[in-house]
Amino acid sequence: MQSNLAYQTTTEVELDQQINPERKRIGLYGGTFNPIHTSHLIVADQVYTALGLDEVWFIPDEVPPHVDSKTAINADLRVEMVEAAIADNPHFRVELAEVERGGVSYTYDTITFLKEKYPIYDFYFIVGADMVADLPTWHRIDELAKLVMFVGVQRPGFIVDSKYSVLWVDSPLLDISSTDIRNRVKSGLSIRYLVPAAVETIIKEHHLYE
Ligand SMILES: Nc1ncnc2c1ncn2[C@@H]1O[C@H](COP(=O)(O)OP(=O)(O)OP(=O)(O)O)[C@@H](O)[C@H]1O
Ligand SMILES: O=C(O)c1ccc[n+]([C@@H]2O[C@H](COP(=O)([O-])O)[C@@H](O)[C@H]2O)c1
Repeated sequence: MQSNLAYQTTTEVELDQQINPERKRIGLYGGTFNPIHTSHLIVADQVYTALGLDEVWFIPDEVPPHVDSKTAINADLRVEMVEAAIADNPHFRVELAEVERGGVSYTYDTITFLKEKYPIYDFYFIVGADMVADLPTWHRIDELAKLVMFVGVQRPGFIVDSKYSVLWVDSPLLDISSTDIRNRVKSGLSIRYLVPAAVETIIKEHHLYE
């Protein structure tokens, strides 16, 4: 799909309307992270900074809802790579709700769980433009859209338009994907700088994606 990025950036006015200064504001970044890559980290940091969030929590899924061609490796290894990737950032952490719950990782289930566990937090669910396009197919999407604010980030090749309310944050357009990284490893090509060095080490040590 050719990109046609008529994206909006978040304005201070829009943000002022969202913020309740009494509550901690948490970005939730769900993904398969198979493996986590540099774009994930840049997106998380751009959203963290643009929205002035308190923290960003990375949520590796157990079973991605739309499995299709994804060949997700064991969740333990994906979690290990996420932990290694974010170790140097005190504002980032891993949330294991989906891995611990098991089964298909529907975002609706995760958000209802987290809202119950942390009633005084406001959650912002970060999604790339491919996932924004996919939102109408999500499990209980109309209810989910009332529970959480979606934060959209542009992604090369995806038109960003949604009937759901999405707060768009500007982030550098980087055509990096886990699929491409898996393919590169398989073809013996370099993935240096596409993933953090610690993630590359784990991939090599465990002979992942070969
Ligand atoms: N380069 C990117 N720019 C913006 N958002 C991205 C980028 N890569 C991934 N995302 C977003 O990160 C979230 C988690 O993505 P995921 O773990 O599936 O990575 P992926 O690179 O899309 O993987 P795959 O290639 O296996 O589909 C999704 O919301 C996705 O849209
Ligand atoms: O809940 C759903 O129906 C749903 C459908 C597709 C994707 N998601 C979530 O969106 C996030 C990104 O998905 P993915 O497949 O790109 O890794 C991840 O947290 C998924 O659980 C959720």
